[in-house]
Amino acid sequence: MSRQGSSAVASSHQVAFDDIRFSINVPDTSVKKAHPFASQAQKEKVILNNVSGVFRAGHLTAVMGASGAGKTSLLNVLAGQTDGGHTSGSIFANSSGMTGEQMRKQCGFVFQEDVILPTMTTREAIAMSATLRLGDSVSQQEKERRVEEMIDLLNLRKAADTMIGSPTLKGVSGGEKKRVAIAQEMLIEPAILFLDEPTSGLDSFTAYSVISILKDLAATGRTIIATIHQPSSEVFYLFDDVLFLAEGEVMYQGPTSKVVEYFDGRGYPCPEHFNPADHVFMSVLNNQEGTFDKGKGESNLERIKRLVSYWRESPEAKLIAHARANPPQAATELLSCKREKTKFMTQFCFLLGRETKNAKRNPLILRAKLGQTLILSLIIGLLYLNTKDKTGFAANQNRTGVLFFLVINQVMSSTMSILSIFAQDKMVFAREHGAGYYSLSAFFFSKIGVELPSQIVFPFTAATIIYWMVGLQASVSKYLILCVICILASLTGFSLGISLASFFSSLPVALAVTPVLLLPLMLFSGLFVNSAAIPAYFDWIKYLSPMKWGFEGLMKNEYEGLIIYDEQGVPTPGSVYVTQLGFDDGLDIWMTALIQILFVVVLICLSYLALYSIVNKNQRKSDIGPAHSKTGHVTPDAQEMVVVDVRG
Ligand SMILES: Nc1ncnc2c1ncn2[C@@H]1O[C@H](COP(=O)(O)OP(=O)(O)OP(=O)(O)O)[C@@H](O)[C@H]1O
Repeated sequence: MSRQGSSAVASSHQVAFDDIRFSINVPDTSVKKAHPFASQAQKEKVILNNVSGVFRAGHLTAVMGASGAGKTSLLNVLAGQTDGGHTSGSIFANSSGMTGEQMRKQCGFVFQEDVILPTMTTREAIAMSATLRLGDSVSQQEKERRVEEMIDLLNLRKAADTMIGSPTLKGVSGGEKKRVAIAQEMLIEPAILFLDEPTSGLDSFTAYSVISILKDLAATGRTIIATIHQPSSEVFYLFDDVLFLAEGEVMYQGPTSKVVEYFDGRGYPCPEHFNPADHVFMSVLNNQEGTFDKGKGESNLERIKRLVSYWRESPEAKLIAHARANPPQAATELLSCKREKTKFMTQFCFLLGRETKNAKRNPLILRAKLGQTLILSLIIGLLYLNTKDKTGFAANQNRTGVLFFLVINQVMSSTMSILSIFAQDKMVFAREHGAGYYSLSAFFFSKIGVELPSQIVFPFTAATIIYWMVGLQASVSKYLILCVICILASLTGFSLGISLASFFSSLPVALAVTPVLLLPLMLFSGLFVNSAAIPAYFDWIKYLSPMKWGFEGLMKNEYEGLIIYDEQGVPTPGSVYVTQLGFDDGLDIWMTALIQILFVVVLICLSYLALYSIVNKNQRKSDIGPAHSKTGHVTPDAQEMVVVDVRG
């Protein structure tokens, strides 16, 4: 696909929207709370007010307006990306009435803030879009060819093998990252593409080149809509059409070439050699509170209201209304986009490979875990060195202490480390799942698959070092059982961490809640309070402590068959000591291990359900209902739509 010769779309689509209203509830600070704990009264804040317009097929349209005018909100509503709030109005693709969800599934959307895994290279990020969104029926060779085409089209060849990067990992420039995000969307060849500030943070030349690419793309029949701030006049005139928003209402929509003439007719002539975009921003859209237009004797808000009502009555607005009412001939055709779901195994294998690469390219995390395991194990080994050769109360205390530490350390460290990793991965998941890359199950099970080896290797290493340095019973079978229990303790911590990261949307909240949850569970694990002597009203808590089951298993494993001696050299069977500690529930070691496994399974299921409910909520995020088509029919569900091959 050459830059000029991008494949034409089989059916181009005009996007029309009628009476779009979007509002949110915000705290009403003018109403005083009855008491400090009373909930704050809410009021409705209208962000978009009866916005109607048309984005013509095969045209590049700019949505412009002062900061806070509602540009992003309009794009989000039209593309079905709103999160919360109340939305009403109608959206049409040609004559087909569309729901927000149908728009989300069928349109491309480039967000203002791109979320791309920092360790992927430019080529890999674009290839991800090809592998996971072009369907299994497209050959690997074809997908690779399309990726290389995109790299050339967006002028990314120089950065093709550079990592995307993050604030802590050197990577591609801001402009290159933006172009990667555009390439990912262009690869699925959507008939309609929304871009939220594609030029923000770019120098004027790069901004010009990005918009030129979009212009070429629109020329192939696509409908491209981008919000933009302060374009240079060169960039401004690359747009075919412009929609000016002011205070959530339309002030002008039409060809860019007519903007100067339109505002001239309203008493705002553009000075010679002045950038028309700057002129409209400075003299027309300026909504700064308190400033006053002395020449016309009105405030900025009054001027905006006046120009908005002029627009409603203007002949230009009537032309737009006519275009809305008379969609192009391809009226009954449904949206076409090459996005097609891939099989679970394709997604799972891709994500497994990507996560493995991610771990290799980010070796600091693995090294830190290894260092932590080795250093801590050596310290504990030295602290309890050769306990097996000692007798009396102190030896017994040490033996119990080291077993308790083994369990607590595995549960705590696994919980804390996966909690922050998973909470960050969730952000990338939310964006990629929303864009149709993969399913929740593929993400979830690949994540578990990738983390599993470290949940086995590290506890095994720690258990091995500590067991043989401390001495314990020095039996191979007991050593192996101890390793299994430590691995299970690590897995319970891992599943607990994933659950907390899934339940709480904010990482700081999850981090604050974790100790509040873990400390009581530790308290009831059998060392600090005798399990048989817990007051009845708290007794149930011990059954919920994964640490208790791990500790009980380790104690039974170590003390069964062991004779311990007190200070006077009086022997006591170890099993009696274990019973005295309150572990007299009649369960054998394997039963305690089984309960640990049960914890893992239940926590993993709960995490999955928590993520599932978030995903479901996101899928219902736009409440724009199904609009009746201009031919009188309601559009069928997006899932039932035929995916049309739009390659030239
Ligand atoms: N979820 C929300 N909660 C509270 N206020 C919101 C929310 N979404 C939007 N707003 C408010 O709605 C108004 C319009 O926001 P929007 O992001 O659409 O404006 P914008 O024109 O894109 O602004 P900018 O150019 O600064 O990005 C702003 O005043 C914003 O604070």
